[in-house]
Amino acid sequence: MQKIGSLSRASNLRVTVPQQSLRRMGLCSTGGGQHTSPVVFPEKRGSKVKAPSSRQHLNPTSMTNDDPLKSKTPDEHGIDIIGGGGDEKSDLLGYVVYTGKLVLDKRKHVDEKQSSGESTTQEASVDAKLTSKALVWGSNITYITGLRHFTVHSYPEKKVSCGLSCFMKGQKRSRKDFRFVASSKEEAVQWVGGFADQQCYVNCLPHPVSSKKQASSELLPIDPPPELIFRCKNPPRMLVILNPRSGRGRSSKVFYGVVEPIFKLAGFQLEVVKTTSAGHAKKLASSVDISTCPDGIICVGGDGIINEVLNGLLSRDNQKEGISIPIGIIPAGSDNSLVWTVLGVRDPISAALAIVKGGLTATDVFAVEWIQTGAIHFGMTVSYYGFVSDVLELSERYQKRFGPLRYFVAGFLKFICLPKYNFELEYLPALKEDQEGRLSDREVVDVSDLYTDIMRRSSKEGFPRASSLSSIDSIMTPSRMSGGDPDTTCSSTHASTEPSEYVRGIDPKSKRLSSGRNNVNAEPEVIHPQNPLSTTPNWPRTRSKSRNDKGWSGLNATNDRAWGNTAINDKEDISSTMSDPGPIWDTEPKWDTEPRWDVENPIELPGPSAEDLEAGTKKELIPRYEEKWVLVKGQFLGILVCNHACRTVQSSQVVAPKAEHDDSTMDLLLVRGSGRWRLLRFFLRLQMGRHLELPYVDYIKVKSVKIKPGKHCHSGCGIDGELFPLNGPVISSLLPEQCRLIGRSPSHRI
Ligand SMILES: Nc1ncnc2c1ncn2[C@@H]1O[C@H](COP(=O)(O)OP(=O)(O)OP(=O)(O)O)[C@@H](O)[C@H]1O
Repeated sequence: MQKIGSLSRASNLRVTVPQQSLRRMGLCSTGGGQHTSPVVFPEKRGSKVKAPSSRQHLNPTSMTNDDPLKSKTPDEHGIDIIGGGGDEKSDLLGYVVYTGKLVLDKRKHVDEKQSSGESTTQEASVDAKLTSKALVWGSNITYITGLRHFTVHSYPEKKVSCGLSCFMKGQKRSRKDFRFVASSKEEAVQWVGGFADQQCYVNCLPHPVSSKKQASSELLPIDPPPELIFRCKNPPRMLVILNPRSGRGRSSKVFYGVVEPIFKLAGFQLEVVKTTSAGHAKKLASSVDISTCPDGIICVGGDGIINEVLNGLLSRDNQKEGISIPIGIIPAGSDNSLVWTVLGVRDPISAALAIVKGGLTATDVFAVEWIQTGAIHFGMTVSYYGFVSDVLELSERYQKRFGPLRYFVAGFLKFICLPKYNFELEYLPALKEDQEGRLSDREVVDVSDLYTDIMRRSSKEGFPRASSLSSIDSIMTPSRMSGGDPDTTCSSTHASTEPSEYVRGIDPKSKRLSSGRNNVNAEPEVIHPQNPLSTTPNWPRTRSKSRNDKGWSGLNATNDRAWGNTAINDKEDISSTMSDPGPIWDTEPKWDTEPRWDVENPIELPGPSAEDLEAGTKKELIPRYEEKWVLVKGQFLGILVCNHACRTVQSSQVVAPKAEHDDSTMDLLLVRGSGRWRLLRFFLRLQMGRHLELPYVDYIKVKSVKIKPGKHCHSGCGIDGELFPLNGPVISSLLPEQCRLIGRSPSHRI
């Protein structure tokens, strides 16, 4: 038996390497390394087993999409420990943690007689090595000694042939256990300790199928209880919010059948709450004692339940605390666009494994504010107006009768009686610098400066102070603060007295004049009635609701403190976030450290800097976006404001192909005009991914959008599948990277 490098330890007592030092050594630097299955059960068994004689390539890749053993010899078999697999492809399996002999016990049942004592018979064992990335075992070797078992639980992807894979939606995973036999108790402890060093969860409880005689305590040749020896991590504690209605009522079965066992094997401590009605999840998220679920909230359901949780967290008195709570997603709803688009998983097992592996993915959040009432609703996927929101509303009527088919039925009926939708919208195109994470060379004052100015004047001059987050939006919608409709507010040219004019460019005419552009686009309607074919509108959605069962409200004044206190210049914040390769906390192991994201990554929104307030300095406000707001009005079949690409699980359609969940911009999709033929063409092209080529479809990256429904225009606003009445102008703004999803996006896994 060899002991390798700095991880060598006493022969009979493993010394757990502190996580900090592991991190320094780079053990946790690859995707999911900090908290990874396979889960290991050390268990006492002595038996006569046969070594794997097959020379076939087992390839039980645990939690990776890649072939893990490209670098292994044909004799070898292996289990990946860390997902990602990039290194495997380049013939690197990480550094060796431990090497020795093992026997793979292939028997399904081990009788008690065999398992109770130590075997002294000659066993066929193989060379095995545990590296920082894989457990690999290979060529046969004879080995004589007593034996001890431990089991490695893995979740390999089911392999399908190339031909078949074209027809399969995604590779499914299923659990596969490997029972290994070490040559002695001491060596079994060494092996298991090696896994613990890799931050695998070590379950020291007796194996569920073992008898009392095989209690794990007998395994250990040392005095302290096993929990102390294999103290590799603190068990994550999370709240699970399960919508039992999601996915046609199958979510409970999915959770208890395949997801909960994975979490249990990984040692998670979960409190599961089933929602009893719409709004329950929001209430839970807004009021839960965060100390009871410090590691996050897991949503089991569709995009709708996630949206509720997001809004619940953001409506907490302490919003910073709320936002610091990461959200895990188990897709079990009708559509799960967010987790599929951002994390690249669409089946519950892969999603559970992504959560077990840990890591966080920062995601932008958008806020839709009703300018007249100040009500705000947050989202992470898409807000939409026009045909699709009408379909959502209509589908509510058919919920009982048609179940999940209601969207199709409502879509068909709406298509037949297609109304015209009139909107006036203004959008602030994202600058190239914004998209690339660089600030413009031009000396300009950002919206945060305007906020500073507004706040300073509000305290001095009794300027009505809006709630903190509202204030950010109020920067863009300050007319609300002065109580007027934005379109009737008279314009001003000085930001320090009327900042609203600067930020929002409310007077379209003067804006057009100043920008030298005529962006007003009132396109005449073109109607080409066609037979409605069976194209199902399949924009990201989860559910429609009646317009009056919504309990949303604007953020109240108590939120002022949470946001206002941040007091950090947004310009600095955004630029630094965007130029970084990734959030700094995302590179750190998560589960063993206290999640102090609120300290390490303060929630930073535009606000007055402390120095500015103290010094009372007054900046010359040169609004950065003064001349860049664009006004468009006319008829639109649809307006979509996407926060990410909006892939749908059911089909290959990608609504906003250029959108990224963390690019600090929203992607505005305008389907101009009216009429069934246009609509039909749009949906057909959408299925083929060619909808952006249509001459009446505009695609713009924006920072902010204000949408005002036209007179007599019956329209609602859908946000992540939730429907709200659009009874006045709304403005969508972006809060960069203000939500953390548990799991790593595919781009961060390699
Ligand atoms: N117990 C419950 N009973 C009824 N509705 C609920 C319940 N719990 C949550 N909801 C509501 O159901 C909505 C949809 O949930 P979710 O997105 O999780 O499932 P879904 O299967 O994707 O939905 P759908 O198929 O209805 O679009 C949520 O917005 C939430 O308000």
